[in-house]
Amino acid sequence: MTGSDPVVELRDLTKKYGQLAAVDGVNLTVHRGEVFGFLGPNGAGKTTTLRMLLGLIRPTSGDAAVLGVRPGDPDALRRIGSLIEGPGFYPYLTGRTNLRTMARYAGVPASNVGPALEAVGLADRAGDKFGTYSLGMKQRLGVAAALLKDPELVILDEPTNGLDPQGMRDMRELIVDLGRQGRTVILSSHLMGEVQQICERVAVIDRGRIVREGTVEQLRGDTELELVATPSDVAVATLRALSFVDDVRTEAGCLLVKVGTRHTAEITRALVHAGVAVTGVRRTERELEDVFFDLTTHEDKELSHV
Ligand SMILES: Nc1ncnc2c1ncn2[C@@H]1O[C@H](COP(=O)(O)OP(=O)(O)OP(=O)(O)O)[C@@H](O)[C@H]1O
Repeated sequence: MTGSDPVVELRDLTKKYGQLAAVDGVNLTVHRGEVFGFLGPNGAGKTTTLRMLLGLIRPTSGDAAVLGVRPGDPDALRRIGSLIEGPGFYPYLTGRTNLRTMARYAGVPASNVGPALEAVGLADRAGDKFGTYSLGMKQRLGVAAALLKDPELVILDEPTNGLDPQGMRDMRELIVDLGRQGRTVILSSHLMGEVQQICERVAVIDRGRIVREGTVEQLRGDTELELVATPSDVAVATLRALSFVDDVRTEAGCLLVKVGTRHTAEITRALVHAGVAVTGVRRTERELEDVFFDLTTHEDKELSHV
């Protein structure tokens, strides 16, 4: 399903609020048919990026193309469904009437309401007042509203926020279904574990910048190598000299090297070449949550991206 047909293309996209670069030179491509995870901690710039995609706010600089045209293009907007700021539903109207009202405003046929309710699993409760819905049901009605236009591209900003585990699970299944239906989905979240279960590819944004992009496997590929090597001082110096080695630590007589798996052979070769005896090599897979944490945790000694 995933092809090279780009649905979203961002080039050096930047949004400044005064001195603060909320989004800072973001380059990103989302392909047709993918369920793409946009990950980042609170305040990282996810919502600002998504709002630019929808033409709700203007970038300070850079380019964005969505469905081949500039954000906010009315023809493209007809093919995009989004849940960004929770839609304003009327508590005293039923789920179905709320959607019918929205459909009328959006110029969408009322016949789209039934399938949207079905898609989110709310058909049975569509006759109940919105005010009586659980938070999970409210969120699902929000997604149903995003589906009213039968969109090619669905943009969901933190759709599981505030949901209990069952609600989160329902939402995850719903998003996977959207992907199966051939829609392109962009899902923003600050929960790595969640995105990892749903998305093929993810980008991690932190302080306005994309700090990592790739498949879940590629991100996981940031493993640690555990080496037993002597003399260890030569080993450490050799490893530190390698451009692709980020970090070398010593723990209980072992050297721990944070590095992409593809470099394992190169590392052992360099060590042997330096006259180091390597008597043990072990790879430790890191939890994706840890990878995310490493990428987005920083001591705030350095100046932020202002
Ligand atoms: N209208 C605005 N005026 C000034 N600053 C803003 C505005 N909108 C966003 N920001 C700032 O830009 C930064 C990025 O915010 P944004 O809402 O895009 O982050 P986010 O990743 O969506 O975070 P969250 O998960 O908390 O929603 C934050 O520092 C925020 O305070």
